[in-house]
Amino acid sequence: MKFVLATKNQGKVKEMLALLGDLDIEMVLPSDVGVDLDVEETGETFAENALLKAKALCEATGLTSIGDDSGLCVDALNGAPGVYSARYGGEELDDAGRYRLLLSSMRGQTTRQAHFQCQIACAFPNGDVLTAEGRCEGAIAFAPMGTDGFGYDPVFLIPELGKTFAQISSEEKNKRSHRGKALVTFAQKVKAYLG
Ligand SMILES: O=c1nc[nH]c2c1ncn2[C@H]1C[C@H](O)[C@@H](COP(=O)(O)OP(=O)(O)OP(=O)(O)O)O1
Ligand SMILES: [Mg+2]
Repeated sequence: MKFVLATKNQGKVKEMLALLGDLDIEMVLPSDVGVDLDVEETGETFAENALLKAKALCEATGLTSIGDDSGLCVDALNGAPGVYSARYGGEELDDAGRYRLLLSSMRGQTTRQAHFQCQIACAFPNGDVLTAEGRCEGAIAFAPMGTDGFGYDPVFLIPELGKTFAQISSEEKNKRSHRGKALVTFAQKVKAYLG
């Protein structure tokens, strides 16, 4: 069975391929099937946006589609940037611009607690939907550290390791991360669904 990954984020693609690699499914990208779609993320929750992405790509490709909506929720910022993580600071910022803005908005703040949240939604052409979620606790570093990963990884600290997500291997990140947890649960649901 062929699944399309309903994302334009290459960092997510890499992690999804690694974490779903044991499933007996073929995974392709929208570009592999000649589709280039910008899905408007109009939902107010990760769950709504994950489903919007999965349904849009399912409709456009006719294939079962897996969407991921995720973000970083910072306690001292009342959960921001949350669902707006990719749009934090406006369209013109890149990943580094966004995490630098986050660091400056946390300047002088001693409460550094934060978590990543990931919601997965999978839409089947027959209308069926599978969902899964994952969460990873951590803290906002005082300065960026490391060069691996993507997005906010250089400023997301795992306190017990004393390292950010950008300082650990992708295998280690996948074991601990919000996406890793969500995709492990999701993989079990897909196996059960496909029988
Ligand atoms: O493991 C992660 N490590 C670092 N940063 C992360 C992670 N997971 C999500 N993030 C950040 C990236 C982006 O700023 C936002 C997700 O936004 P989100 O709309 O779900 O993804 P996106 O726009 O990058 O790609 P797409 O919508 O095509 O799947 O949270
Ligand atoms: Mg997005």
